Amino acid sequence: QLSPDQQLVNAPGLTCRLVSVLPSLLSSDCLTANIVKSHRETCQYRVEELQALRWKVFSREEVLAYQSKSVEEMWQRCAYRLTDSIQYVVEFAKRIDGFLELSQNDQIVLLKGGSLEVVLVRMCRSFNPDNGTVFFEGKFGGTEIFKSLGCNDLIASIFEFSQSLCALHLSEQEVALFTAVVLLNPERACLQEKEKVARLHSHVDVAFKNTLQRSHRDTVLSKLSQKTLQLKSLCSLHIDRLRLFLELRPLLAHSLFPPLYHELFTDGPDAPLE
Ligand SMILES: CCS(=O)(=O)c1ccc([C@@H](NC(=O)Cc2ccccc2)C(=O)Nc2ccc(C(O)(C(F)(F)F)C(F)(F)F)cc2)cc1
Repeated sequence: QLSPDQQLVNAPGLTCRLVSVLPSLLSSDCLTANIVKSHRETCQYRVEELQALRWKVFSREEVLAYQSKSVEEMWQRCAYRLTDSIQYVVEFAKRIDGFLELSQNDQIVLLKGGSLEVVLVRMCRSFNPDNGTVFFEGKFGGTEIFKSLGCNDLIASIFEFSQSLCALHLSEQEVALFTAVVLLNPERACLQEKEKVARLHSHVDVAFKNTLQRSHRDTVLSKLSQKTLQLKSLCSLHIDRLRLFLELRPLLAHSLFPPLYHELFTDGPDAPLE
């Protein structure tokens, strides 16, 4: 009876296969570690913090106060919050190995197309599925606090999406890898070096699949590909509503929203992200 390492030595085929596959496993582990670290450093609130705040729910009076705010004021508050979260997503992207090696144009195209998608995926960490509330301006509130926005269908879809994403019980590592896959989408229009983005995307995809397989979470993969489709329609609905709002109030637009919000969500003259 041969000892395990003697068996290994006697199985050169296996050993050379391991050696040949090892570099990609190592490089995909390095990429996984880099993405998880980048997520941890740029995720705004840690999950533990958000969960510890779940008991802080808006009172009846606070809900009424939100509902009596003007459409403009509520849009401004949401725009500021989203722009804040998007800044962290920009920082997340910049820390992913390979992202800064892409052309400036492609970095902007990927962020224009994917930053809101990443924010909405990340937002599910601040969603409490037990009572359908989300962390907003310091406390947890349901869809009713966004009533004066005048987009109940958009808000309802965002909450449903968060609810369904919570049901997958994604770990922080899975959120990190999934948001990197969402961001590095080679199908975004107007990419200059599509091939280069596709290579980076496939490396992240392989790293994500390896991680899921090792933790026996393969079933999550098929569910997440459906989520990506929902995410796409949710973001285009969100951007359409924003455009509608801005078109009706052209003067307000430039004073109301932070500049980054404009660069990302309106087809105005493209200024490079700072
Ligand atoms: C996304 C990364 S994370 O999960 O770490 C994370 C979650 C929640 C917030 C939350 N932070 C604040 O409130 C800041 C704060 C705190 C205290 C006083 C004043 C201010 C926050 O921004 N929520 C929040 C919910 C919902 C929205 C919608 O716009 C959307 F569409 F995104 F869901 C809305 F439509 F539901 F409003 C937009 C924003 C920030 C980060």
